[in-house]
Order: sequence, then C-alpha cells, then structure tokens
Amino acid sequence: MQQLTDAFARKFYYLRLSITDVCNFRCTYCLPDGYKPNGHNNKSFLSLDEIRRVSRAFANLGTEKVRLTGGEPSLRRDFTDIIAAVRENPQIRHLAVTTNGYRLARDITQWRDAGLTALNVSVDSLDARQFHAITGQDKFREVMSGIDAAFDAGFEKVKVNAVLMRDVNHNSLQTFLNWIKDRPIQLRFIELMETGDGGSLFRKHHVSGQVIRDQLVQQGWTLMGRSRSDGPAQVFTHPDYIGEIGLIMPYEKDFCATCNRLRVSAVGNLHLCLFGEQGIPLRDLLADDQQQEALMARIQGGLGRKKQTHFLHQGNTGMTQNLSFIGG
Ligand SMILES: Nc1nc2c(ncn2[C@@H]2O[C@H](COP(=O)(O)OP(=O)(O)OP(=O)(O)O)[C@@H](O)[C@H]2O)c(=O)[nH]1
Ligand SMILES: C[S@@+](CC[C@H](N)C(=O)[O-])C[C@H]1O[C@@H](n2cnc3c(N)ncnc32)[C@H](O)[C@@H]1O
Ligand code: SF4
Ligand code: SF4
Repeated sequence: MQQLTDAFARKFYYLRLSITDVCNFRCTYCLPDGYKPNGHNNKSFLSLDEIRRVSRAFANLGTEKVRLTGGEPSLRRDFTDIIAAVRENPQIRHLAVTTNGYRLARDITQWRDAGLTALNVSVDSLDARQFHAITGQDKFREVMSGIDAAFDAGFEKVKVNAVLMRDVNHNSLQTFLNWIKDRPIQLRFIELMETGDGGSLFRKHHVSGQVIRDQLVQQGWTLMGRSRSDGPAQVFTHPDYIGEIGLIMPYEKDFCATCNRLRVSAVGNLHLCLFGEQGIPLRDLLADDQQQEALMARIQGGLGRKKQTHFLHQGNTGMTQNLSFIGG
C-alpha cells in the first residue's frame, strides 16, 4: 500500500465524505435561503454500495479516518447502514460525523452501535433565540438534549462547532467557557470563511480567531499537540476546565501546510481542496467491485494536481458557493 502523498510531501490520512447536499437548517453563513435542489434529485447522491467502494479504496490508500458530512448527513434514511459500511474497513479506525444535531437524541445510540467513534455538532450560540435566528430552526433544546444523549450513549468527548461572527457571538467566549467547565466538550470556534454566495456576510461578520486566542492565552490556556489524522483546530486546555477550546483559523499563515485531508462530494467527485475546482469524477468507477484498482489509481493520480494552499486571501473561493455541497 502506498500512502497518499502530494507534490508538497503532505500525507493524506483523512477523508471527508459528503453523503447528501440536502439540509433542513438555514444557517445564515451557509444556506440562508434553505436547501435548493441543484440539478440532481436525492436519488443521485452516492448509494450505500458506492459509499462502500469509495471508502474501501481510500482505506487501501492509507486513510485511517473518515468523516461523514453534508448537507445534513443524518437526513439519509440509510445513515446507520452507511456507518456500518464504512467501518467494514478495519484500517478506518476513526469514523466521525459532523451534524446539526437534530436527529441526535433519537439516533445516537444506534449510530454508536453501528461503529461511529466521534461526533461533532454545530451550535453557534448558547442562547436559544439567537440559535434560532442563526439556523432558522427553533431546535436549541433538542440539539442540547442530543449532546446529552451522546454522553449517555458512551461518547467520552463531543466536539461542538461555532462559526465565529463579529457582533453575533464573538463576545461570547465567557458563556462558552462556563458551559464547558465541567463538560468534556471541545468547543471550536471556526473563522467565518468566504464562499461564492457569502461575500457580503463575510465582509460584515468575519473576525480573526486571534481575538479568542489572545484571551485564552491571557487566562492561562495552553496549546496542545496534534496527531496525523486530526483536523486543523489549534486545541487549548486549562487545568481548571474539563472541556477544551479549539480554534480553526484558515486565514492564518501556513494553515494549509499541515493539510491531511481529501474530500468526496455527495455525487462522487474528488475535491483536492475545500476551495478548489470542479472536482475529479470518481463515480464511473464506483458501479461495481471490479474497478477498485482503477479507482485507486485515479485518486492517486489526481492528487498530483493538489495546490499548496487555498486562495481565499485573494478573494478566490474556487467553485465553492457554500459549504453545504462539500460538507465543510
Ligand atoms: N479551510 C479549511 N477549513 C476546514 C478544513 N477542515 C475543516 N475545516 C473547517 O472546520 C469545520 C469543522 O470541521 P469538522 O467537520 O468539525 O471537523 P474537523 O475539525 O476538521 O476535524 P476533527 O479534528 O476530525 O474533528 C469545517 O466545516 C470547515 O469549516 C480544511 O481543510 N480547510
Ligand atoms: C457544512 S456543515 C455540514 C454538516 C452539518 N450540516 C453541520 O452543520 O454540522 C459543516 C460545518 O461547516 C461549517 N460552516 C458552514 N459554512 C461555513 C462558513 N462559511 N465558514 C465557516 N464554517 C462554515 C458549519 O458551521 C458546520 O460546522
Ligand atoms: S451549516 Fe450545516 S446545518 Fe447549517 S445550513 Fe449548512 S449544512 Fe445545514
Ligand atoms: S484550504 Fe484546502 S489546502 Fe488548505 S487545509 Fe483546507 S483543504 Fe487543505
């Protein structure tokens, strides 16, 4: 087996697999007008067998972690079967999902039993009204009980994502800190990223994670190390807190130097970067088991075209209109 490696000697251990574009939330920074079908109907998202084949190919190329994302991945009726199918590969030791949390309370035990090992939930505000205003859904309490249900189901840690927005939640650090003081939650502030649809929101609300980092350091938080299949967050800990704080700062210098992940969209295109071009079609090689070698060769070959960084500083968001179609 040859580990996936690009022209800049970065190695790829982590696949982010989108399984649907559909979402039931309308987050202001992602799908402010809600999900609109984009030329393909729901049936055209990767089938369970196609997901099985693509995850097998990546597993054989050294992938040790897969994240299921979307749209809202838990909207797939076969979501539990998808978890089990990806876990058929023993090389994939970590299987995570990123979710808006609306199905957690009902289904998390089932997902864990099927082989889910890690959970990231998006919660931009701890104020129910503000949560509603940001997501378009009055479901703060349901999502909170979903997180409790995850601990009850045996998850030792839950990661929570909050998109950092000026004049929305950028002054809420203390509220989040109080929340994680006695809870094993890694609360991550994600810098708002510009997308094709989100230019004006970005200009209005983008704020650097530096404002949070300065406060953390001042209060005695310290930076932890990262392992090879971790996401890009800088993670901080503090002796008085059970929880942790993560900062995802894609505009910071050298953010892309440690890129360790590739993406496959819900229609089966390989994306070399979150802000890249159209993607390399894999789907014609996912129809049966006979084409695994060709599939692996195409993934490996495509990787040669991966660029060193994103081009967000130049205002170039690639073809990424919003993050729902590729899963962030
Ligand atoms: N620019 C950029 N942003 C990323 C990248 N990976 C993750 N992000 C951002 O971080 C958000 C949160 O990612 P998650 O899905 O929670 O997972 P993660 O933090 O990457 O990974 P884990 O460490 O596995 O939990 C994504 O939705 C993106 O907004 C990346 O490679 N590039
Ligand atoms: C696209 S969503 C998909 C999974 C699921 N629907 C959810 O919201 O967790 C993945 C992550 O992307 C983040 N995200 C979406 N648009 C973003 C943007 N413009 N800038 C930064 N993060 C964004 C969301 O907050 C969420 O944590
Ligand atoms: S961030 Fe997630 S929950 Fe919010 S609209 Fe986008 S895909 Fe849906
Ligand atoms: S922006 Fe692109 S190159 Fe940079 S870390 Fe993210 S996926 Fe990798």
